[in-house]
Amino acid sequence: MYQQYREGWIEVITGCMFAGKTEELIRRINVLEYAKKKIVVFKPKIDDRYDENDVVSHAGKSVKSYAISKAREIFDYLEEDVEVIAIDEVQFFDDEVVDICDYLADQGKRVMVAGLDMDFRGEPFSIMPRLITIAEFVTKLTAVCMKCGAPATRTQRLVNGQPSHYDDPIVQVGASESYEARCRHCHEVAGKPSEKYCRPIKEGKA
Ligand SMILES: Nc1ncnc2c1ncn2[C@@H]1O[C@H](COP(=O)(O)OP(=O)(O)O)[C@@H](O)[C@H]1O
Ligand SMILES: Cc1cn([C@H]2C[C@H](O)[C@@H](COP(=O)(O)O)O2)c(=O)[nH]c1=O
Ligand SMILES: [Zn+2]
Repeated sequence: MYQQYREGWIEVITGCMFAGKTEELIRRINVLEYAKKKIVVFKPKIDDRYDENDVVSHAGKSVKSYAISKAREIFDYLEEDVEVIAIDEVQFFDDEVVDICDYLADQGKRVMVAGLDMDFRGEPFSIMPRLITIAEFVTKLTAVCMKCGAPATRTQRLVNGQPSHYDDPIVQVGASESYEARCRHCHEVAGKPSEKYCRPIKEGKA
């Protein structure tokens, strides 16, 4: 016989833009609301695309949330009986968010976060690798490539219809006016220094 197990873990929902991360987070929140769990939802203040406070998906689904600037503000809203903490756009938070998620899970809370795994350059987005590593459960979603229809795993940033440059700033809040979902083969980054890494492999010297 097993003894009663302890609650508390981290769930990460990740993937490119338009993959349905926010919709999946909202779905999980709704299910837990039916189970009468006490939930608090957060998002970074910087994400004011569709609403100042609420978490809103690209298709308009929404849930009430607190918009905060720093991850440690989570504690200002945590009453003792909160059982579930949900965070959308987690990639925008400071490093501390990883330790806070870890701490909350250790305290028996169910921590559910959604965030981009890669930036527009196709490189790991800030704290996401650390979060994915320590999470118990990771769900990677795909969108549909806007060029060829394949499963999309990358986010294409466009400036006046052209691929953004590798050296452009990583953080740029936006939606379909400047981003689209793409597969690896259709994803383009102007000036990406990939050749120097690939050449030795191509030449069989790696
Ligand atoms: N290329 C695409 N592939 C899939 N869904 C898309 C695409 N472009 C727009 N959408 C819409 O985006 C919705 C997902 O939105 P959302 O959950 O906010 O995604 P994410 O949080 O991953 O950016 C889909 O249900 C669909 O209506
Ligand atoms: C790729 C990429 C995206 N962003 C921004 C653009 C949006 O505001 C969010 C992602 O939202 P979603 O819910 O996943 O659609 O992130 C960015 O700042 N930098 C990037 O490289
Ligand atoms: Zn494609």
